[in-house]
Amino acid sequence: MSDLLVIAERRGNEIHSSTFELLGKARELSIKRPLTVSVVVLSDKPVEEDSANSLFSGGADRIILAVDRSFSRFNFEPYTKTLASIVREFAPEIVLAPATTSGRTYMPGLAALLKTGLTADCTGLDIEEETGNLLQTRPAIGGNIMATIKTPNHRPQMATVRPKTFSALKEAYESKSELVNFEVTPDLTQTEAKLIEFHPIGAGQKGVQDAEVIIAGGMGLRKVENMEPIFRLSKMINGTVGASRKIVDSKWIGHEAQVGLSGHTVKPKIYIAAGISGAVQHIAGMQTAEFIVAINRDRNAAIFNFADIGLVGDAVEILNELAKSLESEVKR
Ligand SMILES: Cc1cc2nc3c(=O)[nH]c(=O)nc-3n(C[C@H](O)[C@H](O)[C@H](O)COP(=O)(O)OP(=O)(O)OC[C@H]3O[C@@H](n4cnc5c(N)ncnc54)[C@H](O)[C@@H]3O)c2cc1C
Repeated sequence: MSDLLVIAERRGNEIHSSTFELLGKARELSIKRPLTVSVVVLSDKPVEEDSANSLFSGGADRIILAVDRSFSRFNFEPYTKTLASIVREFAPEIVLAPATTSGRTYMPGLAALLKTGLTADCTGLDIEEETGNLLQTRPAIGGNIMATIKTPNHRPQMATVRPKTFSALKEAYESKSELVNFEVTPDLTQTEAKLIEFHPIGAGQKGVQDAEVIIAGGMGLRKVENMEPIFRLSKMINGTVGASRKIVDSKWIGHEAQVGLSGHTVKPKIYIAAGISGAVQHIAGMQTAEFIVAINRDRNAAIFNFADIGLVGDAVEILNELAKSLESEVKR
């Protein structure tokens, strides 16, 4: 039986949800074509029993654990060289990683070391039963078409997948629960790169990918000062601030807030889009939200085609009204 390898994303001591989404998809693919699903964990300490159990019940047949102190934080060279060594040893047919900042950084390097192709930022995966070719679907030409890409002549087939694209398994997988320790030799962790500083996302603030409530601003806010009601509202309801690319490009907020094709894909319970037109590239990142509220001055704005509730009017006025009525609710 051939192998599918998922590269786990660690955030501190936690295994990030994107890993479980990939494991869920891997199990789905293995129904069509039998695959042993392995998950690679690079860590500076052994995985705790709870984390290991959650990976097994999340869909992994096997955990390949590589422990070294250089894996305390993401570092390109040790990651890439160790992963290449693991892939050479286990010879999987398929390697999947989340299209997070680190996944998007090490996967091209890994593909180059392994002399194979990489399909980045996939939003769909399927497999051909006969050939084992992975059908890797991703938006192309500015999000206007969906391209399905195959890698028939090289192995492994490698893809990064946007977090929140797939779902984790709902029922626990009955795993063989095999744990393999991979020896990390010093040559694999040598690096010229030094970590100078690490800046976590603002204290208490979740990244847009993990947020349950997102209030996103667009160019309809007109000036950076008008972001204030968005931040105020978001604080009141424990939400996270998101953004269209135009306001990220205008430097009103950092890229970590950008939602869309060249930003993050999000899956919150509520997404409030204030002054956002609804360009295809923005929609690509937020149409997976459970409930969408759109605020726009133009009643024909494309964003309303995707909204569960549409409010026609000035975004700043409506956001301020919303904040005021929430404040008075809280005071009552
Ligand atoms: C390859 C590629 C990748 C891209 N990736 C992304 C991406 O990841 N994310 C992304 O967002 N975009 C992305 N874009 C850009 C995208 O095409 C749009 O340009 C962008 O989403 C528009 O941002 P916006 O809606 O904030 O601004 P605009 O298009 O300028 O729209 C502003 C909206 O605000 C409304 N408005 C104006 N005044 C008010 C007011 N007072 N109150 C309420 N509403 C008002 C207007 O009616 C309008 O609908 C990408 C483009 C390309 C080519």
